Amino acid sequence: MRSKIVAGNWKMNCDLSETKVLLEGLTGKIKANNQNKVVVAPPFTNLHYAFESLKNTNISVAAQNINENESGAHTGEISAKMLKGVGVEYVIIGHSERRAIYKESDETLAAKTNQAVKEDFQVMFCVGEELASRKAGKHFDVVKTQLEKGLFQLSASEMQNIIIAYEPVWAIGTGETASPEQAQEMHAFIRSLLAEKYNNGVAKNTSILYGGSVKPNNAKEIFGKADVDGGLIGGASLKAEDFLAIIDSL
Ligand SMILES: O=C[C@H](O)COP(=O)(O)O
Repeated sequence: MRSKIVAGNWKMNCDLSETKVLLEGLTGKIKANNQNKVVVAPPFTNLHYAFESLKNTNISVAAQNINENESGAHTGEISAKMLKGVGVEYVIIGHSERRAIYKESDETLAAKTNQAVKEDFQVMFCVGEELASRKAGKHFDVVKTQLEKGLFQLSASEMQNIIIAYEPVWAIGTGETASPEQAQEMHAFIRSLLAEKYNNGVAKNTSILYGGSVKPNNAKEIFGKADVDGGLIGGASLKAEDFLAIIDSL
């Protein structure tokens, strides 16, 4: 079901002691009347701690990655069952850093998505174009291909487990945000693809988040757009005060 969501992707930041401090800064601070979903994605080593310390709060825990296999000889990898066992409900798949630095292909991302959906995680599936593609006017094509190859193998009913995050690569960690209009334009395009591939129900019920240099001073304007259902926040999720201000902007 479409919801308003603010998710914090901590990336490779925060050891256990820093995780404790950051979570203490969030716990009990979200206004009681706030109906939006709040998710944090600490590194793997702190997922269990995060789940235990957030148990009686309205903050859920996400993993930043998942392996597409059930178990076995995959040194250094983490399975769906392991994540389930420590209370993880959400998984980020296809972040541009995984695509670019760790060379995760569309096929791998499709397999990861299938595995995560099979295990009933909520998947935050990331898409987004690089600057060269935006400059060449190819951004819609890039996002369409990413969705077609990594996500659209799912059935309409499986799409209930999917949240899409549009993160233009040129806006990630750069301080340069897509304008609210650019975000809205892409989100509306993604929704039109969902309607075309599936049906209007899927299009209407899928949450689409924006990510890329969202800060307390620009969140409200971006979140104010009709097809923007919240944000996937990197840098600003590492400071409790900033993350809370962004949650309040939704
Ligand atoms: O997953 C989050 C995005 O990569 C955005 O990161 P950022 O807010 O630091 O630009």
